[in-house]
Amino acid sequence: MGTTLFDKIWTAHKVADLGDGDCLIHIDRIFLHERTGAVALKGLEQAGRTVRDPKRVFCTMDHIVDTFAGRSDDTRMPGGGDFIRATREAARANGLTLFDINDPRQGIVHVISPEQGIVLPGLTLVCPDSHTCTQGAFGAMAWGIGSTEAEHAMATGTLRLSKPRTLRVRFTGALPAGVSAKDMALSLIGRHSAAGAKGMAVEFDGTAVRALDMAGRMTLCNMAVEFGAFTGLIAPDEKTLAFLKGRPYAPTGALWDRAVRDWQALRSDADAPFDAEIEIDAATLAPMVTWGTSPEQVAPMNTPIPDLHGFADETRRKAAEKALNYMGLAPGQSVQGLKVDAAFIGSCTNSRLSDLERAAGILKGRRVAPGLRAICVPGSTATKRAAEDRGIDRIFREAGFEWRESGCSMCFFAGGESFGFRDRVISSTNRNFENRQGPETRTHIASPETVAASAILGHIGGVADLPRIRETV
Ligand SMILES: CC(C)[C@H](C(=O)O)[C@@H](O)C(=O)O
Ligand code: SF4
Repeated sequence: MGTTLFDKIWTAHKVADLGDGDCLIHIDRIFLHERTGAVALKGLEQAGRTVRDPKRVFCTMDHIVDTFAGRSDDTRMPGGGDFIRATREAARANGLTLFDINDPRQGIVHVISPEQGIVLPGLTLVCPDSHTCTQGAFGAMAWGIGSTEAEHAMATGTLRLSKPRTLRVRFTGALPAGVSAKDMALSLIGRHSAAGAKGMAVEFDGTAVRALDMAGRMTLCNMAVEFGAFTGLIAPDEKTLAFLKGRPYAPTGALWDRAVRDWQALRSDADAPFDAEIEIDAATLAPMVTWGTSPEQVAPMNTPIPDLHGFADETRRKAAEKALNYMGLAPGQSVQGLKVDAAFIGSCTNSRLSDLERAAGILKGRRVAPGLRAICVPGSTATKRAAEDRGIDRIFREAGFEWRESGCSMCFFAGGESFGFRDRVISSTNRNFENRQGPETRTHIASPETVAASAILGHIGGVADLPRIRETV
């Protein structure tokens, strides 16, 4: 019987069987950010432990750091500077690699790790951050841990884990035009719930997944944790290799050739048994927008919010009722056409170059609706520079978007930046729970394409709703 991709990586990293189904797993790379990393580094110091192998540990400033030009250690978050300084000092004291505020390699951890070639196929990578699963897009076993586990991983180079069950999600066929990876993830979560893959390792496969660029694959794996999964992953292929080749931390020369040979085995065997399988025809998908306070409370943009009687499950019905109340919406209403106060393109889900390019393609020659606050925060400083080299910043600015420095920013409220009270926001992010983007903010999650189109319209809508631009420039 064959072996799954996940099992292959697991077995290669198994140090010991600890009984009760638990294993000790070798950890290849550890990434930290100033929010939770500062806590882990402090804990390590207080326990009098040291970092076993400092060259495997990388740190960035993304969560708390401001995203305004001329930013410094002191941020809008009260006490935020302490996290930044603590991370910097501990990184220096322990000899860790730090991508500091003004470093051209700085950015959101899950964006810069691939950019730097730190995540590689077949590796184990952890970070005290739930969206670490994003990096599984490279055929790695990458998952989010707590600060205490990060401490343990730094001190010992291992972690205790119980083996997750496996789920294969196959997207067959091809996506219709204007539908992207975010819509795939939201459709999956909408159909199978936010707990649909609870604790499982989800392998994404199928022609529509193979057709995605690496940014799209990262968007899909990013949302695995919103599907309840332990992690998500995609077998490496030519696109993965082309992306990684020549990246600063990727192997070079003969080591690269050897690595490529090893990576060729990193795929699930044809007869590999999965604990569960899901198949979705990509051709049936449409642009999705959430109407509630969980990514599972979602529907194709042009369909009405479901009738509460349609929920067979009592808990789900109550949750939907509460969410609609919070969102100021009612069953049967359409999200399409809802007036929005703000639009946000950014986050580790959708802030990479191709995300920005697709949004810019929609914004070009147009202006955001009067009074609407529109913000774009590139996922990394390198992404920002690459976008600027291509004139993408100009398109965003001319359309009326703020063009910011990179970081988590308006994805969540903890960096001290927020939208206004009860603002309705169309957002390319991954979470929409109560108060996520500010006080009682009403977040509608969608693809960058939908965010861009809605920003222009002033209400939720798609590219098809936009008036044609008369003169082409
Ligand atoms: C602050 C951090 C621990 C958190 C996470 O783990 O995901 C954040 O990144 C988020 O998206 O809510
Ligand atoms: S961009 Fe948002 S989801 Fe991603 S790591 Fe930052 S806060 Fe978390």
